[in-house]
Amino acid sequence: MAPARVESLALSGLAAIPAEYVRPVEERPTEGVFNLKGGVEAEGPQIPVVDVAGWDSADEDIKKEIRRQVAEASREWGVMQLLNHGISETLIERLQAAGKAFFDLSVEEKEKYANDHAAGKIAGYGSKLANNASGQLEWEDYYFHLLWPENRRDMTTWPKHPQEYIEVTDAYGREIRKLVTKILTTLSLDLGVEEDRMERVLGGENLEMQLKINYYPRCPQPELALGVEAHTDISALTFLLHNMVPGLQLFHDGKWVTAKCIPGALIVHIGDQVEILSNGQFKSGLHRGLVNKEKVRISWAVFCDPPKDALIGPMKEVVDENNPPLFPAKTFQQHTDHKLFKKAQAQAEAQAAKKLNQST
Ligand SMILES: Oc1cc(O)c2c(c1)O[C@H](c1ccc(O)c(O)c1)[C@@H](O)[C@H]2O
Ligand SMILES: O=C(O)CCC(=O)C(=O)O
Ligand SMILES: [Fe+2]
Repeated sequence: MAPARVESLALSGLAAIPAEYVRPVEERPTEGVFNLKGGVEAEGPQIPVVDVAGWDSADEDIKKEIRRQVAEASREWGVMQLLNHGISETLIERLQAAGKAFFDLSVEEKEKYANDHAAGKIAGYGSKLANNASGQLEWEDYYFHLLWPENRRDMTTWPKHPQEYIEVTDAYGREIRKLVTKILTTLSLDLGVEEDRMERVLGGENLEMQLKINYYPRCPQPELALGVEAHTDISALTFLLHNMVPGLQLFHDGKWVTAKCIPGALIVHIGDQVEILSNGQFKSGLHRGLVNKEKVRISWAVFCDPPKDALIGPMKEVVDENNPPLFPAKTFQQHTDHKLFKKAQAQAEAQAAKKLNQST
């Protein structure tokens, strides 16, 4: 059975959200939060902002300082906001207009692109399935498709409307692919390994990129729901844009910190694969997405992944007798399966505990 679309629920005008969307008290977005509104004037810690305008500077000191800042953010937060990353404002505006135009279609039109997650076909228009014992759902619909490498794309899974979608999304993907090399080079140099070391392990030309457009409809009870529940990304790196509606939160020093909305910034997450390669020196940050009563939130996540059969473990150069490997080597497929399995298990256990509490 096709899952309910969150957009249809939101448009039905209900005052209270269905029980499957109500989070347990400890997960609710008002608990332990800094800067709930994501305002620029907010006090408290902020996700690091790194200006990379001088990335290709002839001045070695400028390059070293950028490297230091990117590495520090990756070690301490696992996320950063990049300024002057080189992707033009016009391209970003066109990408966002195309994604929005797709989601502006009626749910009925979008259903023509419905994915079939249960059958393993994740590409297309989707919403989370209640595939675990607790039946817990997220307040979002999404569109997901492979963006890179070019020769593995299945264009039948890309939106045909608006007409511009394919051209601008392709152009954005090419720009992101260049930034993947820049970040992986920077991080490799910081670890003292060959500059192309991480990119090679992550598949080089076969490194994959998946695009997920997250669409978070207005929510009548945003204090009870989550758009995306707390997780770390299974990717190596994730690049994120949004429509300037706050909602992304990072878990740092025991509190949730809301990302500031900075015009033109590109958010970069360190994912699990870079954490593993660096033997835990770089952190895959725990994050989640909140929803909003007044505004629809949209974000564009590009997940940069190794091929499914790539074996990823701590690089030999970062391991010695004082720094034993913290992670077993696994193929990317094994990592994904293991994480999904662990999550389902934890949710089943939580549900069993809840039932026990209710019956005693
Ligand atoms: O290839 C990837 C890498 C990732 O890091 C992620 C991904 C795919 O998809 C996740 C996802 C997609 C669709 C859903 O319905 C989800 O609940 C999760 C994403 O969260 C991310 O970790
Ligand atoms: O919408 C956001 O800001 C976060 C989305 C996210 O974490 C994801 O898609 O993995
Ligand atoms: Fe994420």
